[in-house]
Amino acid sequence: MQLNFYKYQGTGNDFIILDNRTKNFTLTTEQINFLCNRRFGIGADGLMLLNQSNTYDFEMKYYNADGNESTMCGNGGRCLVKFANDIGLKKENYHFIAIDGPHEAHFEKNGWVDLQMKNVDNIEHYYGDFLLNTGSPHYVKIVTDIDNYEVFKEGRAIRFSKDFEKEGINVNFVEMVNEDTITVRTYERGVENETLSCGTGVTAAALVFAHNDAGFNRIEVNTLGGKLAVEFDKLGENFSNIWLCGPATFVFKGEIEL
Ligand SMILES: N[C@@H](CCC[C@H](N)C(=O)O)C(=O)O
Repeated sequence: MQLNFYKYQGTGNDFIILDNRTKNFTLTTEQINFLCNRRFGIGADGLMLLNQSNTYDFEMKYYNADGNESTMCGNGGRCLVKFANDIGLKKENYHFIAIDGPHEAHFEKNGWVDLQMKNVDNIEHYYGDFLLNTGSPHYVKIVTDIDNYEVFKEGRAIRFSKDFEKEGINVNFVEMVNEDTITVRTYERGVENETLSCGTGVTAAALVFAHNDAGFNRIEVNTLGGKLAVEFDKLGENFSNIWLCGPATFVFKGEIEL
């Protein structure tokens, strides 16, 4: 079977996208894992289907590079909005449905895609670190000298530790640059490696670094793949109106034999 695909990236978090509005792709775990393989396939951190929806502009279905369907992907959602726009689905405000519920998105004047993330009402404290769900489950650990931090080794140890081994977790290491800026590096579940950026992870880290007890926050975030920003309102432990903002870029398209 010949498969037409598109490749997009958001701050270096890269994705294969398939336009599934008229077709009905039923790819196996092995096929998705092959497509995402950087040596034998196309290469990507994940694969997304843009599906038809009767009630939303489209439906987002997300698979990790290991071939398994997973929970929400923030950078993926932003790339899928850019893809929808590129294939002619033009909207001022996009509304799409994903595994964690409905999402809104729009383009900024500079081309950045801003994606609304689900509300968060609980940050759990875990042996001095933090656990929260921003559409996907995240572990946040504050570190120093992040450039030299052993993200793969330490992230993998936490991800496969007793409490998280079964469901898996994404592990984010965060260093504060100043009151409004943090640097984040993430070990991603399902890729089982450090990626250049993780949108739901960056969002989780920004919420942990909120600096107002009540009110609007904007946190700038450095990742290995570029800059993102997270905006949100905080009221006690409740975070709402959360927006993940950043670039989303078409890389190439092609066809591959399956
Ligand atoms: N890269 C993502 C997160 C993708 C899902 C994650 N690997 C998981 O399984 O939880 C993002 O940008 O949010």
